[in-house]
Amino acid sequence: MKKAMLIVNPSSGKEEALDHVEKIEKILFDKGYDVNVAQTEKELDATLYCQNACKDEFDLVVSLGGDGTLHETINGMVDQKHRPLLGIIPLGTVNDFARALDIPLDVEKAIDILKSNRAKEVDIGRFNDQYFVNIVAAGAIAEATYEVKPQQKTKFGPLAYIMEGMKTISNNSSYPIRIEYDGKVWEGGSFLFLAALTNSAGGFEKLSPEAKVNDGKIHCYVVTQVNMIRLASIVSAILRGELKNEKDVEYFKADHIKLSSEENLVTNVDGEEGDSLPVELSVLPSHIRVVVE
Ligand SMILES: Nc1ncnc2c1ncn2[C@@H]1O[C@H](COP(=O)(O)OP(=O)(O)OP(=O)(O)O)[C@@H](O)[C@H]1O
Repeated sequence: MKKAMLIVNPSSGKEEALDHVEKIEKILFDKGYDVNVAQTEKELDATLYCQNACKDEFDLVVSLGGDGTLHETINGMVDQKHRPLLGIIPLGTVNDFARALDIPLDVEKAIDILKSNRAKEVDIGRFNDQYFVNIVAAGAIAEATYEVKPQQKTKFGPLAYIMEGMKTISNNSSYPIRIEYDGKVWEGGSFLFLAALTNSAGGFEKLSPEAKVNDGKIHCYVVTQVNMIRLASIVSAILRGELKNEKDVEYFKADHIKLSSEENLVTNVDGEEGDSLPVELSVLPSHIRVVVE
């Protein structure tokens, strides 16, 4: 019999993950799986459970949670020799990775996808000694995203990030950064640096439309400066999916990036606090397989 592990975070989003376990168990049982249910209690449990599933050669791991749980689950499989197929049930408040893979945000519809026999290969990003699936951001606005409270995200969605970000515009300007990428160098002032593997971050589905989940590239956007007047134009460009064409935005794609600054700049990695600069990013092309419609 094939083996599946459900990694369930009961605290994600509206705290409904456990309500869906029985239905998923039945679907997978009908597909010939023996199902283990592993409930997370704290940070990094999902990583540990997924590592065990890889070592025990499970065929499928399903993450029931938000982007945090998914990020931890994927971090548990990236380094492993045997990497199970990944199923995603989006139960968080934002669910960027599900958006990028066209997995419905409607839970019942997402569960039905587990009946599918289709899988898509997906790139994984390496960020120093950890991994990311959506985006790395660096700059004051990245720091501001830590200030966004779960209640704000639920109430305002992606707008919550803009509201926090606007505060940083009144507080400071840009920082000097140096980007070494694929043998080239870009140096200059940056208000915000983004390195995207997928189109969606912070719930903005058109933030980086150039980034396809398995194109083997990191798509970089440097917003060199911004002020209150330019902000409306940049936000509008983000909503239209045209950030790269905006004045004061540099765009390039690369396989390998070294990012540094004379200033102490923090990063945000898939929505969580990451290492301060300098950092190194690269791509593991088509490294995992995800169940899709
Ligand atoms: N039983 C638990 N109680 C509280 N926190 C938990 C538990 N299990 C895991 N966690 C932690 O909760 C974090 C957040 O989970 P997750 O991202 O899935 O939900 P969310 O924050 O509601 O969603 P989103 O990231 O979309 O806002 C995980 O990164 C994990 O470290």
